[in-house]
Amino acid sequence: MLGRLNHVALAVPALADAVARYRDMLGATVSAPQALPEHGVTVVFVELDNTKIELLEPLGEGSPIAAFLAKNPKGGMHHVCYEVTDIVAARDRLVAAGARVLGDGEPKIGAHGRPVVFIHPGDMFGTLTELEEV
Ligand SMILES: CC[C@@H](C(=O)O)C(=O)SCCNC(=O)CCNC(=O)[C@H](O)C(C)(C)COP(=O)(O)OP(=O)(O)OC[C@H]1O[C@@H](n2cnc3c(N)ncnc32)[C@H](O)[C@@H]1OP(=O)(O)O
Ligand SMILES: [Co+2]
Repeated sequence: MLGRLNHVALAVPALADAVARYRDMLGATVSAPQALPEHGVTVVFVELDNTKIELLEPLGEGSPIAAFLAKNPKGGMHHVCYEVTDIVAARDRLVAAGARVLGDGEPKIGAHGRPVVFIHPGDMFGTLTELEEV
């Protein structure tokens, strides 16, 4: 059921500062910022050979990462994202096992234009876990 690690997401208080650090200090290739109001974040992707780092900044009122940053004002590791070939089947297996799928439980289009769901960290041993259908 699980494929590649699609990305590891880091919530940051100021995206521009984080982009400068990764691009200028580490020479990384960083995508242009994408404002995603439906997700309440602005994101960039740091391209690595074997996966991506997603840098997240809150966007708008009620951003789902606002509380996280309030608790972790310097930022921190926010979630991991695994690739799956059938997101509905994966979701249904997790729900059948009692895991909470966040939001209304239906896949939403994520930053890569593909369907994603999030599993509550409390049901994934403390790590907020995103699945992306590829
Ligand atoms: C860019 C688009 C997309 C992509 O394509 O990649 C994205 O990645 S969008 C990323 C932003 N969107 C989301 O994170 C959506 C899912 N997240 C949520 O719904 C919420 O963040 C949450 C997980 C329900 C937490 O919301 P919060 O307001 O913090 O609620 P609580 O305070 O009640 O937290 C409950 C519980 O969970 C702990 N927590 C919160 N965030 C995390 C986290 N990132 N990792 C681990 N644990 C987390 C929080 O500390 C609480 O713990 P307890 O106090 O022990 O209950
Ligand atoms: Co993500």
